Amino acid sequence: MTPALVLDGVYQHVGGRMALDDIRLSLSEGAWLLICGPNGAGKSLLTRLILGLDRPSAGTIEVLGQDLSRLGEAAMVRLRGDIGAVLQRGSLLSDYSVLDNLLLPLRNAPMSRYDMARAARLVMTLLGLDGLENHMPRGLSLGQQRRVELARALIHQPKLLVWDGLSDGLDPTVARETLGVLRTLRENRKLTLIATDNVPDALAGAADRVAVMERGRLLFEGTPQELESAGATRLDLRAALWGHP
Ligand SMILES: Nc1ncnc2c1ncn2[C@@H]1O[C@H](COP(=O)(O)OP(=O)(O)OP(=O)(O)O)[C@@H](O)[C@H]1O
Repeated sequence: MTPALVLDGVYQHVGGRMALDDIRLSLSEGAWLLICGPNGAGKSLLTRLILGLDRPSAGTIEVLGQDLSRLGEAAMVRLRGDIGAVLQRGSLLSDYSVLDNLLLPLRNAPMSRYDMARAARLVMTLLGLDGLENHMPRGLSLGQQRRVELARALIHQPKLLVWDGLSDGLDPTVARETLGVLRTLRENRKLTLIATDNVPDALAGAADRVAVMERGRLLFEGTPQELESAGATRLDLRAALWGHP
């Protein structure tokens, strides 16, 4: 089976220093990976590389079987059609209604207006957003805005969802419910998920793999159970995740 993600010796220089330092990771198709670590660990930089929004200073990144460094513009656009992205909060266009925000990823899709509206209704129902299509983002709660961002990332039925800032703007109950929704997509469509968060609490039980980063380095990669046992003896992991050994 083709892995959904392979990172091999990935480095990123930012502002004269090494912000990502020799990151190596591999994730199977359909698996869920949680990347966690404190503020400034490099999680967002890494998600931007995985999405092809930035290029690494060195190393190889393969996403859904494609080496990003070898993709031309057209191939990159095709690959993006298989990826949904939720980046850090506040990405909704404030002058667009919820529905128009949701339809953005479909603007060049060969679909009728009827099919687009149907796709929008499906994701709105899935994420508990029914009745909000004509609302403007500023009239929504933070949690609703976050769910619209997630619905927009899912409207084109991606194979891979990259979600930077998992519990950002979602209270723990809504975060759990939302993950429950994603789990059905995982069962039905083999959705691969790469999510980031500061601590592993929200997703650890649902993730197959957990990676812990600190200051651009990968401190740990393994199953949630392995993280739990490693945390018992590794002070560096506990300090990175909870700020104290
Ligand atoms: N455009 C930039 N210019 C300079 N430094 C940057 C830039 N983007 C990120 N950095 C630095 O790179 C490091 C990693 O930042 P990044 O945003 O990836 O961390 P993070 O783990 O996502 O943190 P958070 O949990 O706060 O989102 C930080 O030290 C940050 O200050």
